[in-house]
Amino acid sequence: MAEERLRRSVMYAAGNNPGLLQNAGIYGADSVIFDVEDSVSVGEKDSARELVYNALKYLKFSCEIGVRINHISTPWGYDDLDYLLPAKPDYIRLPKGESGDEIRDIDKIITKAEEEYGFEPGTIKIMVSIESPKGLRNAYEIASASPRMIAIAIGGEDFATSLKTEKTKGNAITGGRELFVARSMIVFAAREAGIQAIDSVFSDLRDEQTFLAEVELAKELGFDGKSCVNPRQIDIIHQVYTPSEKEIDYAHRVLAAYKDALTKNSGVIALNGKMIDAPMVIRAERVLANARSAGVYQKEEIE
Ligand SMILES: CC(=O)SCCNC(=O)CCNC(=O)[C@H](O)C(C)(C)COP(=O)(O)OP(=O)(O)OC[C@H]1O[C@@H](n2cnc3c(N)ncnc32)[C@H](O)[C@@H]1OP(=O)(O)O
Ligand SMILES: O=C([O-])CC(=O)C(=O)O
Ligand SMILES: [Mg+2]
Repeated sequence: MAEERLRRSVMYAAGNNPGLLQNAGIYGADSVIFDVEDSVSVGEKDSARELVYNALKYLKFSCEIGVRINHISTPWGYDDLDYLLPAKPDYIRLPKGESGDEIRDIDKIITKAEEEYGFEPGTIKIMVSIESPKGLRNAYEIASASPRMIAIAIGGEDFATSLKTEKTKGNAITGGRELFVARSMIVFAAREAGIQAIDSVFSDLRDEQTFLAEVELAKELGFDGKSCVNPRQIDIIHQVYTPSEKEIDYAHRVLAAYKDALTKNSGVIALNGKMIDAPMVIRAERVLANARSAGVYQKEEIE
């Protein structure tokens, strides 16, 4: 099974804070987003853009770095692209995405910039946050609008605001109900388009227990990872998303049992009283592929 690029943790760093930008890569996040949108006040948009440009251009980072621009319908969006694309971010994260046309528009601008600055065509990717009912309605159209699309994410704070409600704390039983449908629909759209799905940030840094429950919920719903705002959140995300030894061992046993069934010309077998057939095999292969990507499992194939 092909290994996907890991995007378990996708951490924002506010673009107006040089300290955050400089250190954002050292905490082990799979992906970092330099933000010039909502964490940057109107009066600081120009200076943040310059800081982010310099960080991208002159600092070395060991992880993927994207840039969250302002939406292209705002006074800053197109200028963000003009100013920041020459510094070659790994991807543009478009917030508040609402249509495929926006993505095609950004794709054209990126294509032109890649030509102009001599970057390899197609290397700058796009990730889009869905933050409104209109964006949700068009989620598949957005997800499939360009070959540059690598993921769609839910921006839960704005989504709850656009619903005229609150973003409640997400625990599988009592919380996060306002986002439940949106979260699932975003995963469906991402899966149909063959790209990744990223869950929203959790803003209460003191409440690690509910944060853990929300990460577990995101994983159960099918998200590939979670946006976050602070280095303290990375370990919890990775703990949930990295296959444990027990999961790896079980996946191994599922594959071995299935291989055994096939030698007996059967497509189904019982493993400790549980039926194993094709979908469980795909899931077991996925566990091993994720474990390999996360560096906790080395073997290529089961013997
Ligand atoms: C709804 C939305 O749009 S969310 C997306 C936009 N929001 C953001 O980008 C916010 C990013 N995060 C932050 O700015 C901060 O983490 C805050 C304001 C939430 C909390 O700040 P603090 O209380 O100072 O965080 P904390 O005390 O945990 O910081 C510990 C260390 O981690 C660093 N740090 C904190 N957050 C980040 C981050 N996101 N990226 C990189 N480094 C960070 C701090 O600089 C500090 O470093 P130091 O020990 O060398 O001084
Ligand atoms: O991407 C995110 O989760 C952060 C965000 O903009 C939101 O929640 O509105
Ligand atoms: Mg938002």
